[in-house]
Amino acid sequence: MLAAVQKNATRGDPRSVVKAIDQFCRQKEWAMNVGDEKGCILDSVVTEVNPATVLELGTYCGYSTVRIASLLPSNAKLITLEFNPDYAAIACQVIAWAGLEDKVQLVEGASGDWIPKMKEKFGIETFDLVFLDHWKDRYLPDTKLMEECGLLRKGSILLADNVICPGTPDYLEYIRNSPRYKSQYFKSHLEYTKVEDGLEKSVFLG
Ligand SMILES: Cn1ncc2cc([C@H](O)c3cccc(CNC(=O)c4cc(-c5ccc(F)cc5)cc(O)c4O)c3)ccc21
Ligand SMILES: [Mg+2]
Repeated sequence: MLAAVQKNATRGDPRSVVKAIDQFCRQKEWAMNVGDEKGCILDSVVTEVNPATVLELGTYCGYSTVRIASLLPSNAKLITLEFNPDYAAIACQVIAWAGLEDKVQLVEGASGDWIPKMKEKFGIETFDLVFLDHWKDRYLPDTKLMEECGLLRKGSILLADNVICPGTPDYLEYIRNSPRYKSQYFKSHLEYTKVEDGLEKSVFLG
């Protein structure tokens, strides 16, 4: 995938990096990027929220990191957590090829360890937008952890990938029934396939 980016994408052009990855995943080898269809929904949410602070849980190869960072205002900050060093190494190069390293802080480590340190380590008060795309059984515990650490404010947006496939049943049940969130489901398809999947957008009500 990285070779395809370096071969087919233009340095400093995030859209060409996204296109190169999508082409590679359609033509050569499927990979678990959010993909072009759900990616358009992600883009519209990022544009609507226009966040100053973003947390991404699960960098993988940096595809969604590039999509989000390319839409951020100049002073905005995106922190993305990746616990797998091999994925982190690839993502770092993909983000650099897109020319977005100044907007992105790629942190190697597990969400459960780093969420409690966000304020002290990165001077973050609260996140305007959180994109959840890591282990599906971590969505719920990490959301509760972000609440406990005071990282969400009235109006913070959570956007969760894969709420249908592979699925995040405990997270969906919690977020859709909690009086502290207003949720909306965006029906789509699993990246590069015709299988149903979707994104759940939730507003924290405080
Ligand atoms: C704790 N912590 N903190 C940071 C952090 C970062 C990671 C890694 O980035 C990582 C590694 C492996 C798996 C994931 C989750 N993603 C998925 O499992 C997924 C699956 C599919 C799918 C769907 C259908 C299939 F048939 C097969 C795979 C489609 C998708 O879009 C996915 O996101 C994330 C992990 C834990 C982490
Ligand atoms: Mg995903």
